[in-house]
Amino acid sequence: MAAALKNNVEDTKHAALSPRLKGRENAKDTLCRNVTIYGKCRYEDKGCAFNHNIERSTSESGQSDSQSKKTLNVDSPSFTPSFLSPNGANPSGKPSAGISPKAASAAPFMPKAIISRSSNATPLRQDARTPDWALADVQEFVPRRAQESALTNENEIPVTHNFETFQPGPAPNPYLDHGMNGAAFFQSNTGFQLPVQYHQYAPIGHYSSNLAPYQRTVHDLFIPNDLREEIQKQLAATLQTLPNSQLPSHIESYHSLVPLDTNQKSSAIFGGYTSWVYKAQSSTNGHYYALRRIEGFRLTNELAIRSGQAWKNLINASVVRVVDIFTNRGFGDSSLFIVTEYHPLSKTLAEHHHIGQNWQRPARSSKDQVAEPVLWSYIVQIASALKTIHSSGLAARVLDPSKILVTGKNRIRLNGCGVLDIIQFDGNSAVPLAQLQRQDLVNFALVILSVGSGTADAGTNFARSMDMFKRFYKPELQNTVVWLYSAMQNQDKTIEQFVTLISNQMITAFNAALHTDDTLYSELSREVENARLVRLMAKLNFINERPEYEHDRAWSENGERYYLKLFRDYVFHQVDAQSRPVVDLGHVLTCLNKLDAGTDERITLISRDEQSCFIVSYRELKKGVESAFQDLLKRSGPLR
Ligand SMILES: Nc1ncnc2c1ncn2[C@@H]1O[C@H](COP(=O)(O)OP(=O)(O)OP(=O)(O)O)[C@@H](O)[C@H]1O
Repeated sequence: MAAALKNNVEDTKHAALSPRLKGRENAKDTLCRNVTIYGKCRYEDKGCAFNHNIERSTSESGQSDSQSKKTLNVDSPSFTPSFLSPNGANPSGKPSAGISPKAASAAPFMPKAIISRSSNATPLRQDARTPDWALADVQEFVPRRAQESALTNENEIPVTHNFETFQPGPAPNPYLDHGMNGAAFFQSNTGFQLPVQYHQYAPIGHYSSNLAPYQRTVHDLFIPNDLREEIQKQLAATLQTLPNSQLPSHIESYHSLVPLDTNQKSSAIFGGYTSWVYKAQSSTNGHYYALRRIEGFRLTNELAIRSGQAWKNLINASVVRVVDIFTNRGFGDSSLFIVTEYHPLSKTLAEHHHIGQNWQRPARSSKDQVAEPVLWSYIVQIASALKTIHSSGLAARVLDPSKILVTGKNRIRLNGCGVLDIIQFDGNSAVPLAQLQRQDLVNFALVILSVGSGTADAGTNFARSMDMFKRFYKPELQNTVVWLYSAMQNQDKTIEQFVTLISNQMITAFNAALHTDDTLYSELSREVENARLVRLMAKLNFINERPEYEHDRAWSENGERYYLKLFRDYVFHQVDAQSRPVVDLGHVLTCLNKLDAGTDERITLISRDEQSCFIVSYRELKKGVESAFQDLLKRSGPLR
């Protein structure tokens, strides 16, 4: 059986080589395509090796027809002629046809042969001469010397007569090719667009570890543990529910309320109103939101709600986005609800830095101190938020460590904005906007002072807090706080001026943000590969060990599925010389990657009783997996 399979591989290889040889030998019997298209070939006397005699060609075509149909040639469906100069435009400067945009956005090629063959798969014991897997045969053709047929006439299509199968080796790496057009195609040197090879894998992004290969652990292959743990905790918090809760079952379209703060307190920040925050799920779109309830608020003027609506349009990475505002009696009283985006497991800046909790602990030592770069990062983020808010004709008004959320490492967002616009709506007698905006700058200074000195009452004890602050931070930071704090005295101070003053720090923060972005992107690229392999493993497990098809010849141990089962053993159930299980994740990943790529590498699969032995290539295994999976789909109905 193994020999049959081996011969089969040899035969198909030979079959794949022969069209190339024949194509070259028979050039003089093949009608030149320039003659077909233009009636004449301008290279006829300049060495074009093809036939320019229509009659001769016609008389001979009958005889060679059957052959040409068998081999792959210019009439093969996937061939697209290259009109092109390398940049994709023809010499006239007009856009070239190339692959049409429609074709370029087409789904990746899926060989029909596999699907149609799968239902009547033949057991390998009967000399199963399965045609070689279709991907390489049908689709991937490039002209061998496309560059030789340089264009001299803008109306003439260069015709390249020699074709050979696309060899993945020397082809340009699609991931490095800057001419990539869309996600699925890239422009090769020859002007052809070829589908990206989805199975290719290369670690992208920076790699800073100095570990030797033997020191690398399996964790190197996956998203870092702490990041995964953080994300998992956030997901768990998002999905958390409160069974038997006394809370209303829903508020408008929001249900499954879970309180996010537990201590009842009336905050001076919201004009003496008590505020509560709940996590809730929207029945409209299934997303999770934070609902801030202002208890006992009675709406006396419709315009008040409208004044808060402007916040719905305010988008800044450092502001918690307002989604909806309404009043509701679901809690048995009249309450105002401000719905915002939900940031799982976030804490307030006051909670995060234990501001005002010094009664529990000794006065801040330099060890507890918030590092200066972190403070600068906060300053840059708050400045960015205020710039957007002020230029939208609004003022934050609520700017306090107890209302700024820490949503990630050194990532903060202003929260509670817009609430005062509604509950302190004053109509015509409102405080001028410019004054509110200057107050924002003063509050900004107090936030930084509070965080830096660890005191909650920096506003009432400015001098004392400043003294502590000076002990830990450099003059540049001290001056920044003083500049902001004096905004009330100097009517000209604006957030725009402030932003120009801290431009150096903004560059530093921007650079750090780009580094974070790069790191996360690089982590993401690893997970993309994992997702691919998980899908492949799922396919393998769908196929293997199906007792319900035990007596079905197509699924029997003698059939094609048999070597897939042995492959499963080869990947996962290897034992060493002492019959101890080999647990080698590297081996599993390598095998699965090769399977996904369908490489020509052959492996030896031996049955557990050591009575059967197969020599089979990954290419054939891949074909077997696809065929079995498609068969399974047909039997099981649509994929869920
Ligand atoms: N959008 C949100 N997403 C996730 N959690 C939030 C959100 N808004 C608030 N929280 C959480 O809800 C809790 C209460 O928030 P709140 O703004 O009421 O702060 P607080 O410390 O209770 O302030 P106060 O003393 O003024 O009531 C905080 O722990 C905060 O992290």
